[in-house]
Amino acid sequence: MTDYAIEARDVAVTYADGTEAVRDVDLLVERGEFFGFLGPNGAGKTTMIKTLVTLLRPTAGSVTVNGFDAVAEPRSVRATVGYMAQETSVDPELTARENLRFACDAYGVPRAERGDRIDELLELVELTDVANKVADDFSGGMKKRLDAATALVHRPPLVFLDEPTTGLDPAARNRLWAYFRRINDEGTTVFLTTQYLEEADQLCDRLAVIQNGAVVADGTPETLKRRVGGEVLTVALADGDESDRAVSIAREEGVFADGATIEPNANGLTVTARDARTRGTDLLVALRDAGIDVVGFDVRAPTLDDVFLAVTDEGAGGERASEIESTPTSAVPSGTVGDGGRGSSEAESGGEGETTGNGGDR
Ligand SMILES: Nc1ncnc2c1ncn2[C@@H]1O[C@H](COP(=O)(O)OP(=O)(O)OP(=O)(O)O)[C@@H](O)[C@H]1O
Repeated sequence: MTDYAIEARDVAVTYADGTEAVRDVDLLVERGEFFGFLGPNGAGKTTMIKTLVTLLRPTAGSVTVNGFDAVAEPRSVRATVGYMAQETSVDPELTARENLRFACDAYGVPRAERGDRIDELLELVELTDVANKVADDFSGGMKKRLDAATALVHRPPLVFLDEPTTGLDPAARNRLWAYFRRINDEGTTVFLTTQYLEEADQLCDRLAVIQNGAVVADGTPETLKRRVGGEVLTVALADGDESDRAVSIAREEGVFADGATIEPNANGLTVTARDARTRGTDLLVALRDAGIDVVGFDVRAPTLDDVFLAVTDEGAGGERASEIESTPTSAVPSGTVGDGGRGSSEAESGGEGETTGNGGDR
């Protein structure tokens, strides 16, 4: 048996209107890994997830999930994955327990196992006390926890989480992180997309960054941060309008070693350089000599935000990676992945996500 939970090679997905959402994507995710898939809005993350869970058919390339070919054996893929979509699959008129019972039906969990399985999941996501309350009364965080539990009823070895914590407050987010960590510790492979780079940093063993449908970087969070090339010096000026002049001075004085990137920011400038820490004071002196007032400076190790800015267009004056807002891209409920799941999948209904080539949607 292959060691990979996900093996995607040269995958392209082109929608019927000609939009090339994903191209030449190679993804190898090992069993047991916590894998992060990052990218700006519209980069192709949801398209890729939908392809991996067989809701969309690739236009080109091959996709193997849990050892099953996604095009030839979609039912086997669906039976062995859980999918927490961006949109909630919780039925507000049902209680938490009833929602889980419904999901057990959809995923064909044997009747004899359902009671224990549901109790165990309610406990995992700390909803035991409200098990018999209707979900309509739940907070956003509680609904997300119920969504997460719903995706796990059939104990899939691989779970897809599409921006699972968007819109939650930090406490609710932390709680979900704890569940995701726990299921991963227990052996479940996790494929996560997120707009929160800190989330990816905290949780993921390995990451890929996608931009305009193509993977532009991948590796462990640490490797990617090292790739940024040094430390990050931020200088705040009394007058933000002096930023461009300060940048010219930093570049022309040759303060930093070759390979440094020196860019203006809203209040001053940002330098990423191997010698940002040791040569930072030289820059401050040069700025003072030029009559530019410095009101603050800070040197820090790179974060995934810096990686994201370095490898995507977001660095060229776009919105900051950690502030990217997500735009829901479809109305596919989470429960559609299991065979006989609630509602029909896009793939089966030939709905919103029509693709070209390979016969389009099933
Ligand atoms: N059904 C569709 N038909 C045509 N184009 C689509 C369809 N769904 C998505 N797209 C386009 O495909 C590209 C990738 O979209 P996708 O939703 O996969 O990106 P994403 O990275 O998940 O974005 P977000 O973070 O906003 O969810 C975008 O240009 C999008 O407009």
